[in-house]
This record gives sequence, structure tokens and C-alpha cells, in this order.
Amino acid sequence: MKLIVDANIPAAERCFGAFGTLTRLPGREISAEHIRDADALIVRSITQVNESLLAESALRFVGTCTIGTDHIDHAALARRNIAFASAPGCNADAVVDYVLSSLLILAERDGWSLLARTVGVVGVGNVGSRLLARLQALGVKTLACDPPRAAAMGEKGDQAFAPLDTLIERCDVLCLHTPLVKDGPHATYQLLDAQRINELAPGTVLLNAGRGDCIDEMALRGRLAGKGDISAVLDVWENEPSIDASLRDLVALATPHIAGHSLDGKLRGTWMIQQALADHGGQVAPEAFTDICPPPAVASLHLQEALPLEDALRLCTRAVYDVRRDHDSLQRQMHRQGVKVGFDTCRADYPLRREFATLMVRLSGGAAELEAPLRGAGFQVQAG
Ligand SMILES: NC(=O)c1ccc[n+]([C@@H]2O[C@H](COP(=O)([O-])OP(=O)(O)OC[C@H]3O[C@@H](n4cnc5c(N)ncnc54)[C@H](O)[C@@H]3O)[C@@H](O)[C@H]2O)c1
Ligand SMILES: O=C(O)[C@H](O)[C@H](O)COP(=O)(O)O
Repeated sequence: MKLIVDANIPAAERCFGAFGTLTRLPGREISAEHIRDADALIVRSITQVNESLLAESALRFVGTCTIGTDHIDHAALARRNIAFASAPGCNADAVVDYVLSSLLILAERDGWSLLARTVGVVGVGNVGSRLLARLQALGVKTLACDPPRAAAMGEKGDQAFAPLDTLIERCDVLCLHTPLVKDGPHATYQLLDAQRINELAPGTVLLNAGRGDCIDEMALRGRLAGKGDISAVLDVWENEPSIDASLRDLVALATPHIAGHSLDGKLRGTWMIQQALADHGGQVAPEAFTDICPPPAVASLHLQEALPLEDALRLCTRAVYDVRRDHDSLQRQMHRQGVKVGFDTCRADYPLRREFATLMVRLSGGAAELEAPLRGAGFQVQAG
């Protein structure tokens, strides 16, 4: 079997080597010529798998080691009878880590408390539901919006979910975790349009870790540059990697589509596609997840005195991941190499990052009272 595999997929040789010969290529460069005689194509989110890529291929399997699938033309795959698999939920916890790290940083910088805010979550799938669960475990007030889910649940859905405009009216923080859907009753393209961006109350924090096209960037830039009375955290952008540098300069935290880039999340994605490829060929997958995922460099932290929960959260979060590292690196690389190359360099050279769940927080003395909320925030906890 001949496999074409994105060069940014970790553990690819270990997971796919047993299936055949691998050719590794930068995701944005994979062309129809490369896949002409390949049997399987394994990508991440930057390779557009569409009619023109597939035109002359004899592919039997396409896998994307990512959650999002808006880069995949499903109809084109179906027309050619090409099997397809994605990796739902693979990096959902990494995205939630990113959100918590970002909000704790902004709260400290701007002098507010995350625990006292109302957070609205738009899109309550693998990412949104885990974010809600972690916020609720911390005692944060939340509101959720997911019209497709609400419709599927009938009356129960009306109680569990609120319309987007209610979230805009009532929330201090609005987090977008929707897929990019261009058509239909629940389209998310420019879901946050100019009108909704203008309706955000002064002081609102708007965070997007779904897809860039879900926000009208021109309107957001107008609000940030004009009144400048809201804050934005953007991980995803229109026209990646050629993003709008003037918007980046106005954003409180700007990162290059790396919210889900924990090592754990990437390896889980690779591993899930390995499983799918094995199922497709009626084979046994060669690698177990525990074998490809190494132990973390920082394994534990000991808190031994009572301290406010938000301070404890900041300490534990920063022991694992601080979003400012990625914000600073994007500014630096774009300054050195220009917007497009800088954006992709940050992603290709992304430093090792682990998930909150890899940190064991040991609690003793007065800190023992933090057991439930720290566990709820996603850390392992040992008290006593
Ligand atoms: N920034 C990153 O690194 C990163 C990482 C992972 C995923 N993502 C993006 O986040 C998206 C969500 O991930 P997920 O794992 O939760 O996906 P998911 O498919 O599990 O959930 C998506 C949810 O969005 C809801 N939704 C759809 N249309 C909506 C609308 N108009 N309004 C509100 N909700 C709507 C769906 O009903 C579903 O519940 C992915 O599709 C991907 O594009 C980004
Ligand atoms: O959809 C996803 O899973 C994420 O957006 C994922 O982080 C994309 O991975 P990338 O293509 O940026 O490596």
C-alpha cells in the first residue's frame, strides 16, 4: 500500500508504517500529482481534499487526524467510493485547556475574576460540552447555545439551550466552538455578523477556537479599532495562513490555529485514523495509544497551603500550558518572516505541549479543599 501522509502528523511511521510505504509531504503542498498512484491519503486540516485533488486518483481511503472536516469534500469522496474517517473529539480537551488558560490570563491582566463571570458557549459538541462541564465544576455561571442539538431534543432542548442572542445579551464571555457550515438552517458562516458584534456589551470577551469564517472579521476589526471596548481571543482566522495582521494587532491573544495542538490531541488523532485504516483493511491496528503517548516532562505539582481557587488554577494551568507563549511566538515569527510564512512556521515548529490531565496536583494542609474544583478543571488530583 502506498500512503501519502502530511509531514506534521506525529508518530506517522509508527502508526501507519505497518500498512505500507509512507511519503511525507507538507500539507499545503499535497497535489493531484502526488496522490495519483497512492492508496491512502492521511491529512490534517490544511489539505483541501476536493474534486481537483482527487480527479486522477485511485485512492481507497482518506483520513484526517482532526476534528474539523470542512476541508473535505464528502460528496467528491462518495462519488469515487473512497472510504473516509476523521478523529472526532481527538483534541477537544486541548481546546478546553486553551480556553481556560486564555481566560485566566485575561482576567488577571484586566482585573476581573473568571469565577464571577457568566460564560456563553456556542456549539456544544465534543469541545463545547467539555468546556461547559469544566466551567460548571468551577462554579462558573454558564449558558449554552446549540440550535441543531436543541431541535433534536425537542422541549428538553429549549430548557438546556438558549438562542445566540440571549447569550450575547447575558454573557460576559462568549466562546465559539462551532464547525464551519456554509449552508442550511444552522449555517455558521459569519454567525457572529456585524449586527451581533455591535450588540456585544462593553467589556465582553469574545473567543473563537472553532473556525475563522464563523466571525465577520471586518466587523470585529471595526469594533476593536473603533470603540475598543471589547476583547477578543482568536485562534482561528479567515484566510489562514494569510491572516489579517491589522486584526491580529488588535486582539488580546492571537494564536495560529493551535488551540488543539497538544501532543496528546495530535497523537490521539493519528491513533484514531490508524484504527480506522486498520478497520477499512480488516487488519489489527499496530500501535496502542498508551505506547505512542510518552510521559509528561512535568508530572506533578504540590500545593500545601490554602489559597484562592483562581490563584491555584493559574498556578496549575501555567505548569502545563500558558497561551502567551503561542501569542508571543506568532508576533515574533510574523515580524521575522511575514504573515503567511510566520503563521505556518509557528504551527510546523510547535513546541511540545501536554494536556491538563497529565499533571498530578498533590494537595495537603489547607489546599485539600481545592480537590473537587481542580479535578473538575481537568487535572489529576491527590489530596491528603
Ligand atoms: N482551534 C482548533 O485547534 C480546533 C480544534 C478542534 C476543533 N476545532 C473546531 O471546533 C469545531 C467544534 O469541535 P467539536 O469537536 O466540538 O465538534 P462537534 O461536531 O462535536 O460539535 C459541534 C457542535 O456545534 C453545533 N452547531 C452546529 N451548528 C451550530 C450553530 N449554528 N450554532 C450553534 N451550534 C452549532 C453542533 O450541533 C455540535 O453540537 C470543529 O468542527 C472544528 O472546526 C478547532
Ligand atoms: O479540527 C481540528 O481538529 C483542529 O482544527 C486541528 O487542530 C487542526 O489541526 P491542524 O490542521 O491545524 O494541524
